[in-house]
Amino acid sequence: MTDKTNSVEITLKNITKTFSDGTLALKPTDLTIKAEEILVLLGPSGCGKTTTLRLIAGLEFADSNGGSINFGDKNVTELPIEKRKVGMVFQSYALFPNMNVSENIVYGLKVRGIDTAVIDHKLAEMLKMFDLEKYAKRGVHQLSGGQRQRVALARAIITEPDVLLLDEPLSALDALLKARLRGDIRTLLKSLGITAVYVTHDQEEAMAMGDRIAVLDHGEIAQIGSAKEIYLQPKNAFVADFIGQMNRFEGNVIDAQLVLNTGKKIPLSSEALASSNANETLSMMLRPEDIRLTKVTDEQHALTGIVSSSVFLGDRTRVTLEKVQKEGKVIVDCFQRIEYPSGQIVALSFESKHLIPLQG
Ligand SMILES: Nc1ncnc2c1ncn2[C@@H]1O[C@H](COP(=O)(O)OP(=O)(O)OP(=O)(O)O)[C@@H](O)[C@H]1O
Repeated sequence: MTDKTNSVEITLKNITKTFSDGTLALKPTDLTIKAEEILVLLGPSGCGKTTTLRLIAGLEFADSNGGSINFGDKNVTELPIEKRKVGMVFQSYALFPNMNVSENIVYGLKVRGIDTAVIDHKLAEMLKMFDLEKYAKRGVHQLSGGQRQRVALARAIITEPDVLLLDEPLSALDALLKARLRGDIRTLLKSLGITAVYVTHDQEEAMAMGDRIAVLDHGEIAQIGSAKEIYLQPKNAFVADFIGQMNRFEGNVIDAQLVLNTGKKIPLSSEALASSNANETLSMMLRPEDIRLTKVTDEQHALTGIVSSSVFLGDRTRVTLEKVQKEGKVIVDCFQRIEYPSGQIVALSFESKHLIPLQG
């Protein structure tokens, strides 16, 4: 069990899901989850994360339009969950309340009629791996949320599934425990080499957990890539806004600069210029942490704004500016402990390479 499992690649080809009431929960989707990869499905409520996970689990079946789901070479499209080797962990721990910790963990092996000696050996391994030895005989109602979730993980992993599917497993826990457990889960999955699909709507969790992240929007994958790719090169405004805070500047390209509707100008990088035409309206995005605030020395030409609020967040101060453009606000994260009183006029500076051209 402590050895690497026989992990598989999961392939979805042209998979679509329409529910009986006509809801199109998943538009035709191609998706490959590599063997041993942790893929995170991220997106707002109702975008189709759980549906995708349930299709992979075999708890839901895709529309019969010729699409297929494969685990390695095996076509599992029409196989129910008990015939796919999947382990599942949910947000609500779904433990059996009338069984103690050990009984919960071994349940999946018992129903398969596995030999008692083998079960005992594997149970001991699981209790150790999940630091649950002290609680082996405890009722699950006598456990904390974090302990219950460890039992749920042990119960899913003991059956040595090909694939582990996790649906918001940490969302019921407090922030500190969440951060610790997600690190533990990632380390565990990597040491087992198990292919995993992890659903969350929490972008920080997605970035910490996933080898790659698939951002879903209204039943389709808006972008798939590493945390860095999704954060630094978002394909569209939806992805940019969903992952972190994003500022948007709109204007016309004149003399290699973006001229905002306030007349203020932003110099453009040669890359941005290459992807735009003169006099064309262009949208550029910029992350709050890529902007620095400085004193105004040349008000006429500088890109300036007026501080409307400033919130101390410990590691940074989040400053909101108005009047940079005619409409909308600009958010700036400042890492120096400088006070920015409301009403103060400040200049914005940044490197043009940090501007992200908005496509679509
Ligand atoms: N059994 C069902 N019958 C009809 N529509 C459904 C059913 N299950 C889900 N849906 C719809 O399918 C869409 C996708 O739902 P899904 O549960 O996959 O979203 P989600 O991204 O997991 O959302 P959440 O983060 O809120 O769990 C939603 O519009 C939802 O209302």
